Amino acid sequence: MNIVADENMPYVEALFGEIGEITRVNGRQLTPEQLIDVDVLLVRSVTKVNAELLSQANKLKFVGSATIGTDHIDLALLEQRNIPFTNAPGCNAAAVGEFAFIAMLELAKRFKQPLKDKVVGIVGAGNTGSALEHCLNAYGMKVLLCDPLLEEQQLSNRSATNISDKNSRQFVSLDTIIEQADIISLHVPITKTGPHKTWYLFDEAKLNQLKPHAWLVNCCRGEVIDNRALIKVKQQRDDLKLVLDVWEGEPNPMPELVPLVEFATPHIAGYSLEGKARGTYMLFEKLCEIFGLEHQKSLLNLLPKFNISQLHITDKVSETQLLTLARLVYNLADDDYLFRNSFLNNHGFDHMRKNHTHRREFSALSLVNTGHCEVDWMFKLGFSGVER
Ligand SMILES: NC(=O)C1=CN([C@@H]2O[C@H](COP(=O)(O)OP(=O)(O)OC[C@H]3O[C@@H](n4cnc5c(N)ncnc54)[C@H](O)[C@@H]3O)[C@@H](O)[C@H]2O)C=CC1
Ligand SMILES: O=C(O)C(=O)[C@H](O)COP(=O)(O)O
Repeated sequence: MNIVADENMPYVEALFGEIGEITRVNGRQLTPEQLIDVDVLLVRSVTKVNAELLSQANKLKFVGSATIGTDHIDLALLEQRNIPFTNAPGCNAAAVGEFAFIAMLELAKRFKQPLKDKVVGIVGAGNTGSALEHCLNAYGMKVLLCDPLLEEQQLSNRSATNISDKNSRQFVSLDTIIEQADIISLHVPITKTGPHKTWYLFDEAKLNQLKPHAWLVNCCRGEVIDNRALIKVKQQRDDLKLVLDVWEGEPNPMPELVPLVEFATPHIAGYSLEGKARGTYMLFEKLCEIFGLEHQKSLLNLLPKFNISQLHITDKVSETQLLTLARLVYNLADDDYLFRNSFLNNHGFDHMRKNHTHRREFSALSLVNTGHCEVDWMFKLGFSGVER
């Protein structure tokens, strides 16, 4: 079997090595000719899987994308050509949730304002939005959720069963989020049509309505915010603080926007080692299922141990100390620094993504509670740990 895989997908050899011959490719530069006689195509978000790319794919039996988003895939075309497809929903949700949470801790430190007192509005309450909600709830913060699609689904489930579910979630409108949230974090897919389309969801008017001193975090897709309007609004409103991981026109963000942003990164919010490994593993499992292949491989065996084995907590952990712990797992400022200094270079955006030293998730760091203090919230946040 011939397998073509994006060069930025870890663990392909470890997982797919016994199934077929693997060729690694630059996902952004993949050509139709490279898919002649190829059985399996494994991509990431930078490969547009469309009629042109598949025009010479004479043997293709499976396409997998190790991503949450599917906006780069022509799903109708694959269905029409009977080519099974899977993406990896939720694979990097914890990575994105922790990224947004860490970014908020960093902003709180920079502007000397306690994070805990702030109200956070999450737009899009699916996998990544919920992962962030989980962190914020663990930390004891007030969270508002806006997700009209999930809200409609919940309402129709309720009216179909006539039972009110005690686990049902409380949703608010986007206007309420804009009116009440001190921090807004975006977690929607990019959609161009329909009543809840997200393309330019935050246009100039919405950006102007943000509360004074609001923080806006985007780690879903760049085009959810009109970036040109953002430049205009930000130039007039220094009170707004921005964290952008995703950009309109990637891999070429608007150069004027970057200096206006507090923390700027090249679409790597989901780049934890755990998240990437999960993504590849989910494709592997799906391929095995479709082709009827048995396997004994486990995700846990793929991941190396974290280089800090245990930390002893002897007393109450402050917000500053929490940030210090979070920085052991992921130092956002390092990526921000690298990005600012490289995004204008030739292929700087992609180069940084390709060479990203994958960070770990909170779960990689093990805490030992030797002080018999209240640390349950830290375990809820995602850190591993033991009471002693
Ligand atoms: N920066 C990065 O590295 C990453 C970015 N992403 C992006 O984040 C997006 C979201 O990921 P997940 O949370 O895993 O997807 P998901 O599909 O689990 O959740 C998305 C949620 O957004 C909701 N939604 C759709 N339109 C909306 C609207 N107009 N207003 C409010 N809510 C709306 C949906 O109902 C759904 O619940 C992905 O589609 C992908 O584009 C995902 C992973 C990594
Ligand atoms: O999962 C998604 O959706 C993402 O945005 C990815 O994490 C982006 O990573 P690449 O697929 O572009 O490496």
